[in-house]
Amino acid sequence: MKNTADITVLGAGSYGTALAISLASNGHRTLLWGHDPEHIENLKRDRANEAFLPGITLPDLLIPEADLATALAASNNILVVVPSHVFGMVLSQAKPLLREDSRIVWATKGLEPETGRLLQEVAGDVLGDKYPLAVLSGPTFAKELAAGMPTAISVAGTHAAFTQDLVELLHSPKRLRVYANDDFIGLQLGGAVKNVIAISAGMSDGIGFGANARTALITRGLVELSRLGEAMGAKTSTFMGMAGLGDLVLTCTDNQSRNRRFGLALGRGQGVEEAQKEIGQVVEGYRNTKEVYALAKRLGVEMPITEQVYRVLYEGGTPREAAVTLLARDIKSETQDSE
Ligand SMILES: NC(=O)C1=CN([C@@H]2O[C@H](COP(=O)(O)OP(=O)(O)OC[C@H]3O[C@@H](n4cnc5c(N)ncnc54)[C@H](OP(=O)(O)O)[C@@H]3O)[C@@H](O)[C@H]2O)C=CC1
Ligand SMILES: O=C(CO)COP(=O)(O)O
Repeated sequence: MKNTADITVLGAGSYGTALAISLASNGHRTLLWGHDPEHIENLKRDRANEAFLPGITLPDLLIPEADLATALAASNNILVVVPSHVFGMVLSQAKPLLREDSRIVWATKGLEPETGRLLQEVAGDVLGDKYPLAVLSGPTFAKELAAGMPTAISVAGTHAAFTQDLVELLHSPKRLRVYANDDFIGLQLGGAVKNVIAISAGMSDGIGFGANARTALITRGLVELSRLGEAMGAKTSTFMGMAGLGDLVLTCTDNQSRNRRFGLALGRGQGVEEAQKEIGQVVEGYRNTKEVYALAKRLGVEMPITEQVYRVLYEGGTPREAAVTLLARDIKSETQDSE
């Protein structure tokens, strides 16, 4: 049938398109909705998303769609892949058009700007509690995923049956390994906090520090994430998986990460605005830093790296001052939880 699909993806940027390519390559009819009709026309014409993933052909089962009502009527499985600052808005737009049997999953990594709420709270607030919810999180650069290179990811949600269906839709024995997880909060937190730590690793490399400093930031970043997770009710073991250590290592070490590149630019002396402009795609960590920092303060969780990234982004501190402050902190035991 022309207007039915196994899954609909909302958000036709780099990651929404990459996930849609992966799903369609698995043999699933996949609608890809984007808010800009001209961009969707280009996708249809070129059978590629040249603006975000140049040179990668869209599989036949991927159908670009500019009309939100058509996209949401086509499937009960809705995968949201828009930046966190428009997540609530897109859900509000979708709400009156959703099918009764809709199930909502997102791959957005971040917290709600201004409130610092987890996206599960935003979704619950906008949609109520009648739809199953889930999240995808883990080390997955869009370009590699779209090119069919091997990737692994985790999924967790409110309903085990939905989580399992998502594993089956996404899993590909050739290129994508999908792990079910039962820590909905942990997967969301991992995706938000790694953005901040990737900026710190970028700043360190941008200054000219080496592998030792970068590795220390990843390791202590993991400690910060675990502390915040504990305070929020997540499982510490989650952070040893794809959505914690996995995504931290990926985005702190590889220049495909926009958060890391943003940090690199700052470390080399560029200004915040100029660095963001140059990247030209969403840098989730810019807003996330503010929200993670506020959340940590509210919960009384010690997150010194996050605090220093915050000082650079919002209080005029320099990356060098941030590094000096971190290094000069009081001597403590590695396993000590707070000072
Ligand atoms: N890229 C990656 O490798 C990965 C990204 N993610 C996460 O996925 C999310 C999306 O990121 P990504 O795709 O990379 O970002 P991009 O910057 O590549 O694309 C964002 C897309 O969202 C669209 N958009 C912006 N505002 C709206 C809106 N109001 N309604 C509908 N669409 C809108 C943009 O359209 P326009 O261009 O017209 O503004 C653009 O198509 C982020 O939370 C990111 O952290 C997670 C894992 C990997
Ligand atoms: O989340 C990502 C990979 O897992 C993408 O990271 P960036 O948003 O830093 O590019």
